[in-house]
Amino acid sequence: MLNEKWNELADVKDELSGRDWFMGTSGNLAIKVSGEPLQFLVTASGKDKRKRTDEDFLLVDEFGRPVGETHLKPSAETLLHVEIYRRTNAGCSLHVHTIDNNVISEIYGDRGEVSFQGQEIIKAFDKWDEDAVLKIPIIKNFAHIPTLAKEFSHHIHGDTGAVLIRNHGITVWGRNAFEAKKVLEASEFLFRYQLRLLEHKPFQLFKVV
Ligand SMILES: CSCCC(=O)C(=O)COP(=O)(O)O
Ligand SMILES: [Zn+2]
Repeated sequence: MLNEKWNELADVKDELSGRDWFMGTSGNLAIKVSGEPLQFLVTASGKDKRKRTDEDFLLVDEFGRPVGETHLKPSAETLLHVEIYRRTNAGCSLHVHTIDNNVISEIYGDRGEVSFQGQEIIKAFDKWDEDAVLKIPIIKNFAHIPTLAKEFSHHIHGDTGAVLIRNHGITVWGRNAFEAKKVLEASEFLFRYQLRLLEHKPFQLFKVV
């Protein structure tokens, strides 16, 4: 089981790396291994996530503490993943910094959310109605990780979701790795689309969905 989950997460890491979503050692990934007791694999802190090594992940418990002896340090943002697994049935959570998600978070940060409507790809978030609206919350980037995790936890409402951290990055989760990756890719599609649209229709910025 552990091996299987390790390889699944390593494959996701390779894919996201292929998109160049781990600039400057940024980003962290996690996959649930067991629910009771809660244990999940999380990326080791400060590594170049573009490389595939035997020390990419370590197992942590419900408090984000390493399970067993290890010289590896869990991701500095492990507590955000802890909040997701404690509150939902999510099986995988992903965090990446991209230029697009950072710029969107800054443009819409004062509103506390960015909304999308009339976009086919919001079906990736299980929104199928023609007039459905997707709202992605934007939270302040508290340097104190327990505070950031607490604020983040207020926006965890289901087994699938996405939260932007202002001028920092996005954290998404899903029932499994496939779903988490789908939500991440769809979010980044929407951010890129919105930025491209604003280049051509700057007044769009003042339209509130
Ligand atoms: C250089 S990125 C700053 C830390 C961060 O935001 C991040 O996503 C990576 O931290 P980690 O401890 O998970 O490597
Ligand atoms: Zn980060």
